[in-house]
Amino acid sequence: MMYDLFANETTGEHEQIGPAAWVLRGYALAYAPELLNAIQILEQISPFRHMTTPGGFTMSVALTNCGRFGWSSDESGYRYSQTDPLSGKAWPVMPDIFMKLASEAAAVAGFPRFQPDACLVNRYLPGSRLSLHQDKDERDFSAPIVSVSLGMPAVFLFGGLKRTDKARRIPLLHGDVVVWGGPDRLRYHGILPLKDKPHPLLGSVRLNFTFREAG
Ligand SMILES: O=C(O)CCC(=O)C(=O)O
Ligand SMILES: [Fe+2]
Repeated sequence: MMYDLFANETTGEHEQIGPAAWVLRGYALAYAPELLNAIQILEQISPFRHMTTPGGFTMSVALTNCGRFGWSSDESGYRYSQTDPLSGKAWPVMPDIFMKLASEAAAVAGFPRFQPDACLVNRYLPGSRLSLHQDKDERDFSAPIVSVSLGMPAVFLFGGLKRTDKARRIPLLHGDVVVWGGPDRLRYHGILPLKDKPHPLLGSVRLNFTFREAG
Protein backbone atom coordinates (compact mmCIF):
# COMPACT_ATOMS: atom_id res chain seq x y z
CA MET A 1 0.00 0.00 0.00
CA MET A 2 1.25 3.53 -0.77
CA TYR A 3 1.82 5.51 2.37
CA ASP A 4 -0.08 8.80 2.19
CA LEU A 5 1.96 11.49 3.95
CA PHE A 6 -0.98 13.82 4.19
CA ALA A 7 -3.62 11.57 5.63
CA ASN A 8 -3.98 8.67 7.94
CA GLU A 9 -6.98 6.37 7.76
CA THR A 10 -8.78 8.27 10.49
CA THR A 11 -8.04 11.90 9.51
CA GLY A 12 -10.83 14.25 10.51
CA GLU A 13 -12.36 12.05 13.19
CA HIS A 14 -12.79 13.55 16.63
CA GLU A 15 -12.84 10.86 19.26
CA GLN A 16 -14.02 11.77 22.74
CA ILE A 17 -12.01 9.96 25.40
CA GLY A 18 -13.26 11.82 28.48
CA PRO A 19 -15.72 14.55 29.48
CA ALA A 20 -13.16 17.15 28.29
CA ALA A 21 -10.64 15.01 26.43
CA TRP A 22 -10.44 14.42 22.69
CA VAL A 23 -8.29 12.76 20.07
CA LEU A 24 -8.32 14.88 16.91
CA ARG A 25 -7.25 12.41 14.25
CA GLY A 26 -4.78 13.79 11.73
CA TYR A 27 -5.36 17.36 12.94
CA ALA A 28 -1.66 18.29 12.74
CA LEU A 29 -0.85 16.56 9.44
CA ALA A 30 -0.75 19.76 7.40
CA TYR A 31 1.57 21.32 9.99
CA ALA A 32 4.08 18.46 10.01
CA PRO A 33 6.61 19.91 7.52
CA GLU A 34 6.73 23.23 9.38
CA LEU A 35 6.98 21.55 12.76
CA LEU A 36 9.88 19.42 11.54
CA ASN A 37 11.70 22.41 10.05
CA ALA A 38 11.31 24.31 13.29
CA ILE A 39 12.66 21.38 15.31
CA GLN A 40 15.85 21.33 13.27
CA ILE A 41 16.53 24.95 14.18
CA LEU A 42 15.39 24.58 17.76
CA GLU A 43 17.58 21.60 18.53
CA GLN A 44 20.67 23.53 17.50
CA ILE A 45 19.96 25.98 20.31
CA SER A 46 18.59 23.56 22.90
CA PRO A 47 19.55 19.98 21.96
CA PHE A 48 17.56 16.91 22.93
CA ARG A 49 18.93 15.40 26.13
CA HIS A 50 18.15 12.52 28.47
CA MET A 51 17.18 13.88 31.85
CA THR A 52 17.50 12.22 35.23
CA THR A 53 14.40 11.69 37.34
CA PRO A 54 14.29 12.59 41.05
CA GLY A 55 14.47 8.82 41.67
CA GLY A 56 17.85 8.69 39.91
CA PHE A 57 16.76 7.04 36.65
CA THR A 58 17.71 8.29 33.21
CA MET A 59 14.65 8.88 31.02
CA SER A 60 14.52 6.78 27.84
CA VAL A 61 12.83 9.71 26.08
CA ALA A 62 15.10 12.61 25.07
CA LEU A 63 13.57 16.06 25.43
CA THR A 64 13.92 19.73 24.74
CA ASN A 65 11.66 22.78 25.03
CA CYS A 66 10.67 26.01 23.42
CA GLY A 67 8.60 28.88 24.74
CA ARG A 68 8.92 31.18 27.71
CA PHE A 69 9.07 28.20 30.07
CA GLY A 70 10.72 24.83 29.66
CA TRP A 71 10.24 21.69 31.73
CA SER A 72 13.18 19.84 33.16
CA SER A 73 14.00 17.15 35.66
CA ASP A 74 17.02 16.27 37.77
CA GLU A 75 17.81 14.60 41.10
CA SER A 76 16.21 17.45 43.01
CA GLY A 77 12.85 17.39 41.20
CA TYR A 78 10.73 18.53 38.29
CA ARG A 79 10.39 22.20 37.43
CA TYR A 80 9.70 24.83 34.80
CA SER A 81 12.40 27.38 34.20
CA GLN A 82 12.91 30.27 31.82
CA THR A 83 16.43 29.12 30.94
CA ASP A 84 17.86 25.92 29.53
CA PRO A 85 19.96 24.35 32.30
CA LEU A 86 22.45 23.14 29.64
CA SER A 87 23.28 26.63 28.35
CA GLY A 88 21.97 28.97 31.03
CA LYS A 89 20.25 30.87 28.20
CA ALA A 90 16.57 31.38 27.46
CA TRP A 91 14.77 28.48 25.76
CA PRO A 92 14.20 29.04 22.02
CA VAL A 93 11.18 31.19 21.21
CA MET A 94 8.02 29.23 20.43
CA PRO A 95 7.40 29.54 16.66
CA ASP A 96 4.08 31.23 15.76
CA ILE A 97 3.00 28.14 13.86
CA PHE A 98 3.24 26.04 17.07
CA MET A 99 1.07 28.57 18.86
CA LYS A 100 -1.49 28.58 16.06
CA LEU A 101 -1.75 24.78 15.90
CA ALA A 102 -2.04 24.41 19.67
CA SER A 103 -4.61 27.14 20.20
CA GLU A 104 -6.76 25.98 17.26
CA ALA A 105 -6.70 22.36 18.40
CA ALA A 106 -7.61 23.43 21.94
CA ALA A 107 -10.53 25.47 20.60
CA VAL A 108 -11.84 22.49 18.61
CA ALA A 109 -11.77 20.49 21.84
CA GLY A 110 -13.71 23.17 23.74
CA PHE A 111 -10.92 25.35 25.15
CA PRO A 112 -11.13 28.58 23.14
CA ARG A 113 -8.63 30.71 25.05
CA PHE A 114 -5.56 28.49 25.19
CA GLN A 115 -2.29 30.42 24.97
CA PRO A 116 0.61 28.08 25.66
CA ASP A 117 3.82 29.51 27.09
CA ALA A 118 5.65 26.16 27.10
CA CYS A 119 6.20 23.44 24.53
CA LEU A 120 7.94 20.29 25.68
CA VAL A 121 9.24 18.18 22.81
CA ASN A 122 9.84 14.49 23.45
CA ARG A 123 11.87 12.31 21.12
CA TYR A 124 11.24 8.57 21.23
CA LEU A 125 13.33 5.84 19.61
CA PRO A 126 12.33 2.16 19.45
CA GLY A 127 12.06 0.96 23.06
CA SER A 128 11.57 4.45 24.55
CA ARG A 129 8.63 4.76 26.90
CA LEU A 130 7.04 7.21 29.27
CA SER A 131 5.61 5.70 32.41
CA LEU A 132 2.24 6.72 33.85
CA HIS A 133 2.34 10.24 35.25
CA GLN A 134 0.22 13.35 35.76
CA ASP A 135 1.16 16.70 34.22
CA LYS A 136 0.98 18.72 37.40
CA ASP A 137 3.95 21.08 37.44
CA GLU A 138 1.94 23.84 35.76
CA ARG A 139 0.64 26.66 37.90
CA ASP A 140 -2.97 26.65 36.74
CA PHE A 141 -4.87 23.50 35.84
CA SER A 142 -7.74 25.34 34.16
CA ALA A 143 -5.76 25.30 30.89
CA PRO A 144 -5.68 22.03 28.95
CA ILE A 145 -2.71 20.03 27.66
CA VAL A 146 -2.41 19.81 23.87
CA SER A 147 -0.27 16.94 22.62
CA VAL A 148 0.82 16.53 18.99
CA SER A 149 2.31 13.29 17.64
CA LEU A 150 4.60 12.94 14.63
CA GLY A 151 6.50 10.01 13.20
CA MET A 152 6.26 6.44 14.41
CA PRO A 153 2.99 5.24 15.92
CA ALA A 154 2.66 4.85 19.68
CA VAL A 155 0.22 3.49 22.21
CA PHE A 156 -1.00 6.23 24.55
CA LEU A 157 -2.18 5.08 27.96
CA PHE A 158 -5.00 7.23 29.26
CA GLY A 159 -5.84 6.37 32.84
CA GLY A 160 -7.84 7.97 35.61
CA LEU A 161 -7.17 10.34 38.48
CA LYS A 162 -5.52 7.57 40.49
CA ARG A 163 -2.39 5.80 39.31
CA THR A 164 -4.08 2.43 39.84
CA ASP A 165 -7.14 3.27 37.70
CA LYS A 166 -7.38 1.16 34.58
CA ALA A 167 -5.82 2.91 31.58
CA ARG A 168 -7.27 2.88 28.08
CA ARG A 169 -4.85 2.09 25.25
CA ILE A 170 -5.17 4.61 22.45
CA PRO A 171 -3.07 4.21 19.29
CA LEU A 172 -1.61 7.55 18.15
CA LEU A 173 -0.47 8.06 14.58
CA HIS A 174 1.54 10.73 12.78
CA GLY A 175 -0.54 13.92 12.87
CA ASP A 176 -2.88 13.00 15.71
CA VAL A 177 -3.55 15.56 18.43
CA VAL A 178 -4.81 14.79 21.94
CA VAL A 179 -6.34 17.49 24.12
CA TRP A 180 -7.23 16.96 27.76
CA GLY A 181 -8.44 19.53 30.25
CA GLY A 182 -11.16 20.38 32.77
CA PRO A 183 -12.09 17.29 34.80
CA ASP A 184 -9.62 15.23 32.72
CA ARG A 185 -6.67 17.55 33.23
CA LEU A 186 -4.97 15.50 35.93
CA ARG A 187 -5.56 12.05 34.49
CA TYR A 188 -2.59 9.70 34.54
CA HIS A 189 -1.16 9.00 31.10
CA GLY A 190 1.92 7.51 29.48
CA ILE A 191 3.37 5.84 26.39
CA LEU A 192 4.08 2.11 26.02
CA PRO A 193 7.57 1.11 24.82
CA LEU A 194 7.75 2.02 21.14
CA LYS A 195 7.92 -0.68 18.50
CA ASP A 196 10.19 -0.05 15.53
CA LYS A 197 7.78 0.84 12.73
CA PRO A 198 9.78 3.36 10.67
CA HIS A 199 7.85 6.34 9.39
CA PRO A 200 8.46 7.61 5.82
CA LEU A 201 9.28 11.17 6.97
CA LEU A 202 11.02 10.54 10.30
CA GLY A 203 12.36 6.99 10.14
CA SER A 204 12.56 5.21 13.49
CA VAL A 205 11.65 8.28 15.52
CA ARG A 206 8.54 9.59 17.20
CA LEU A 207 8.28 13.24 18.18
CA ASN A 208 5.66 14.48 20.60
CA PHE A 209 4.97 18.12 21.35
CA THR A 210 3.03 18.95 24.50
CA PHE A 211 1.78 22.49 24.80
CA ARG A 212 1.07 23.89 28.22
CA GLU A 213 0.23 27.07 30.07
CA ALA A 214 2.96 26.69 32.64
CA GLY A 215 3.63 30.12 34.12
O1 LIG B 1 4.49 11.40 24.14
C1 LIG B 1 3.31 11.54 24.46
O2 LIG B 1 2.37 11.30 23.69
C2 LIG B 1 2.96 12.02 25.86
C3 LIG B 1 3.96 12.99 26.43
C4 LIG B 1 3.64 13.40 27.83
O3 LIG B 1 2.78 12.88 28.47
C5 LIG B 1 4.42 14.47 28.46
O4 LIG B 1 5.36 15.00 27.85
O5 LIG B 1 4.11 14.82 29.60
FE1 LIG C 1 2.39 14.02 30.30
